[in-house]
Amino acid sequence: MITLENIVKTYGSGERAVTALDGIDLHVAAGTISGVIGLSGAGKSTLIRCVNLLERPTSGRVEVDGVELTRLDTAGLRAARHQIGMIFQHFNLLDSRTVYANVALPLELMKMSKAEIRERVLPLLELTGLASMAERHPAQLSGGQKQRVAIARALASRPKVLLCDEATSALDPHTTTSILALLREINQKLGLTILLITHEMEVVKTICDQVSLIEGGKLVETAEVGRFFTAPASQAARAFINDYLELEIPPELLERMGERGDGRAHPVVRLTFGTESVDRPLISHLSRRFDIDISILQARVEAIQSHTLGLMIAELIGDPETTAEVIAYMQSIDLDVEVIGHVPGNE
Ligand SMILES: Nc1ncnc2c1ncn2[C@@H]1O[C@H](COP(=O)(O)OP(=O)(O)OP(=O)(O)O)[C@@H](O)[C@H]1O
Repeated sequence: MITLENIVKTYGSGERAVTALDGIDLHVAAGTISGVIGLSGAGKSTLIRCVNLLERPTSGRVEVDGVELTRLDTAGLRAARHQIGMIFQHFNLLDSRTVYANVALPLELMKMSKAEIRERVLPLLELTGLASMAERHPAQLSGGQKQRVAIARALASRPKVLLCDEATSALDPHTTTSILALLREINQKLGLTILLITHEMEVVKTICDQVSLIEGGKLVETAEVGRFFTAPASQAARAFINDYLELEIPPELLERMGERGDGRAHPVVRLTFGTESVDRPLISHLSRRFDIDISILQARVEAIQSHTLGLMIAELIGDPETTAEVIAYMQSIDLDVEVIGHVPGNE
């Protein structure tokens, strides 16, 4: 439904030129929800604004629903944009208009009759839970309600694609959850394709089918969300996920890790394991097989759509040869294992 091919976007020229996007290729399948995640300045806003040509790429090809937008003239682009709705972090509503009139605005611009507009707007207010608020003004609404108005307005022209530019970043966690649920509902009910950008892994985890990580204007990795979390292919994705899922190292352990080992120090490892390993009694298996003790210091299980991700910080209590063997074995069975320090042994 959305295809970006070798998109380059450079702001400014000469010595001041900034390359915000550097050869982006991305495909979003019809009816799916796709997220682009990255740190501040990575190029997310530029990327999403290139999809409807709010920002014109310096080079490359943008195709939405079979139409190559980058080849259209102004009139063609205006028409094609009816297929692409967009919502923003700060809602961008008109304060002087009521909720109803905000949602009606794009239809007025399309020169629809009042009756036709009414026929479109009322079901949208119903769908977005705003039916009782039609005559209110934006100033009388909460952030979540304002974003609902923006969603209803974006849907008014019956687009096939919805672009969401940090749509939940200004909202509290509870309201974020309800807006994400609404986006999922319209994705399913209307078959709408959604592309969103966010710096929040929680958003990706909750709603996306596919995720792409962007760094320094380049797409580092694109994957189905469960795979992204459980088997990231790139070092950058791994670091991003570790930051998000970071297990706190107990202060008492940090203190002990700071002490000098005596050659018999025990390794402390961070383990990450996917669905298959979560379901196995791994720790008791390792303990029996290698005759060592494993002290679990922190653990948590995350459900990510149909996948399960286990995280654990553990101390391997045994002699150096055996613990090295255990670590090698863990790696061989596809556990993600990282030695994060050593604590002095007691023997
Ligand atoms: N209009 C502009 N003129 C010049 N440089 C720009 C412009 N807009 C963005 N940039 C630069 O392009 C790069 C990417 O910016 P962009 O806003 O797309 O990143 P982002 O990932 O959305 O960041 P954030 O999450 O902070 O909004 C940055 O280095 C930024 O400074």
